[in-house]
Amino acid sequence: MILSSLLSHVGYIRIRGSSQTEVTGITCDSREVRPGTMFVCIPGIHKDGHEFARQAIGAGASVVVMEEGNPIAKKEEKSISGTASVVLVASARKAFSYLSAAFYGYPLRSMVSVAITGTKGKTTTAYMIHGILCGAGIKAGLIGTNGAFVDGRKLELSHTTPEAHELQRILWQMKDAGCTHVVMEVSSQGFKMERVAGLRFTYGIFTNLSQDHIGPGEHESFEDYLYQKSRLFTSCDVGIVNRDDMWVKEMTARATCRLVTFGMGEADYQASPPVFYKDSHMLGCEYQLSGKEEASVFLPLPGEYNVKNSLAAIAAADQMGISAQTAREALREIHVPGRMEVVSGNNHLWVIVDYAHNEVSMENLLQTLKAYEPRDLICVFGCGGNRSRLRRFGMGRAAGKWADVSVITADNSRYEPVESIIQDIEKGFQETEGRYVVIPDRREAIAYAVSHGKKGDIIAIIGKGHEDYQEANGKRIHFSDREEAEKALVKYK
Ligand SMILES: CC(=O)N[C@H]1[C@@H](OP(=O)(O)OP(=O)(O)OC[C@H]2O[C@@H](n3ccc(=O)[nH]c3=O)[C@H](O)[C@@H]2O)O[C@H](CO)[C@@H](O)[C@@H]1O[C@H](C)C(=O)N[C@@H](C)C(=O)N[C@H](CCC(=O)O)C(=O)O
Ligand SMILES: Nc1ncnc2c1ncn2[C@@H]1O[C@H](COP(=O)(O)OP(=O)(O)OP(=O)(O)O)[C@@H](O)[C@H]1O
Repeated sequence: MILSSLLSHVGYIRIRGSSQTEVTGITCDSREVRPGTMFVCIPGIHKDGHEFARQAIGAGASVVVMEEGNPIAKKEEKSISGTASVVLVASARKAFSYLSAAFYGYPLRSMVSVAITGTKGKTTTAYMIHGILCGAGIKAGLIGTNGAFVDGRKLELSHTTPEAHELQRILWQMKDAGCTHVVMEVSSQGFKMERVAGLRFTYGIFTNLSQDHIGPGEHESFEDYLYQKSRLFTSCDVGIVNRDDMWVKEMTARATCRLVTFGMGEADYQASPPVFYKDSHMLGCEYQLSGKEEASVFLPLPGEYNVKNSLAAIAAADQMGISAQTAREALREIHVPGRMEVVSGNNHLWVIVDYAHNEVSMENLLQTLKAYEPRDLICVFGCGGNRSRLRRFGMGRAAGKWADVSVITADNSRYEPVESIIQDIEKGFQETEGRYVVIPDRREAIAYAVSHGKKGDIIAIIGKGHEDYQEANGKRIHFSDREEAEKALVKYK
């Protein structure tokens, strides 16, 4: 593609060098540059991408995009333009998104899109909508924490919302594969880092908001976290929002889209209090849908929060013209890897793998499981290293409050000693009457819980959900809670 045509719909300040340069790729990482690549210099949190402009040119970059006013750009703009074309822009992050969309031919513009934001429930809701679309015979792609899915193929992602060039490439692949629809999670970082700048979504969903992702390298305050998420409602046509959430007013205060609501109280899509079911392989629930659609809905997933996730999915489906009948049939079969996933219900001992990894989601999860009246609720968990310490106290508190007994173990300790993370969790426990044992090796902790489990117990192994690795001291080794639970069940039950 020729630079001038790439820039024809993208705002820029000036070009130095030829506007007829050929562009064969786009990236913001000098290590990905190949001959002909456009390199966009992003001033980051740790490094300034402008520092890598010369390295990118050395690797064959044909165009370098720099930010007006950046000290390195000021110094090097002229000399660099002797070897590569230089484009000056006001915001490199925004330009990166606009240019990536232009490079891949604006794939989202010809697709029906559903973007989901919120602290919790994004992945579950995305799977539900994707399942409903597939059930309606619609070819749809899915992008989120568990990866991207294009035509039955899984692409691993390093972010919930990929970097702009990766996102646009995936959307282009989806379009090329014949997808007419895409469902994607948009994280608050996705907005803050402008990974979706300039994109317009057909539908935007807000699940809920609570304190999370606040700290160094993420959001400086709750206000910023809320603001970033609220940007969804100035970039979609129809907003589908959880009316029960205490922040819904603030989230939609600047909305420019049409709004529809869902919730347990009065809303466009409303659910009756659910009735809980359990059999030997499933914990589920059933509710009555009312409002814009009426139906009885059965979910093979437990808890009121999954009812809310399903309301969001039904609302999106209905807005897309898919009947509640089709939606409820798809929801009957829904399976979300690592989210309230029942590994086995043998001998009426339920072993569940879940991704709850903060206080709020842990409380929700354990409270939900209590409603199924287990003999004992046993919780196996740890906390990540190099992440907020507050999570550790909070998760300890939640387990101490709701589980009958807990096994504290390792999670992804990253660069921290497992023992000091566990000590923090224990501090949270000490605020409660909760009983616990400490078994730092996660494999042994799971085996211990399963071997001690009795008929009627629920064992919740939480924090890592779908992950197939454990990260410690800079190394990732294969580890799956599901596999370990299955092995322990074979050995002990
Ligand atoms: C906080 C955050 O979002 N950080 C992102 C940000 O990093 P940064 O600003 O620190 O980048 P940097 O390391 O300073 O580098 C600046 C620029 O120099 C470039 N560079 C750097 C080194 C080099 O040799 N060559 C080079 O070109 C980098 O590619 C980058 O463009 O820009 C990087 C590249 O664009 C991202 O990879 C990085 O995500 C980090 C890894 C991350 O972990 N992000 C998490 C918090 C995240 O995004 N999570 C959300 C889910 C959480 C939520 O719900 O909000 C997600 O969507 O996954
Ligand atoms: N609507 C909800 N409200 C509160 N908690 C929820 C909700 N849906 C799911 N959860 C809990 O949060 C965990 C993560 O769910 P899910 O992956 O669907 O959310 P997410 O928004 O994608 O999360 P994350 O940002 O952590 O990846 C689940 O394992 C469950 O314990």
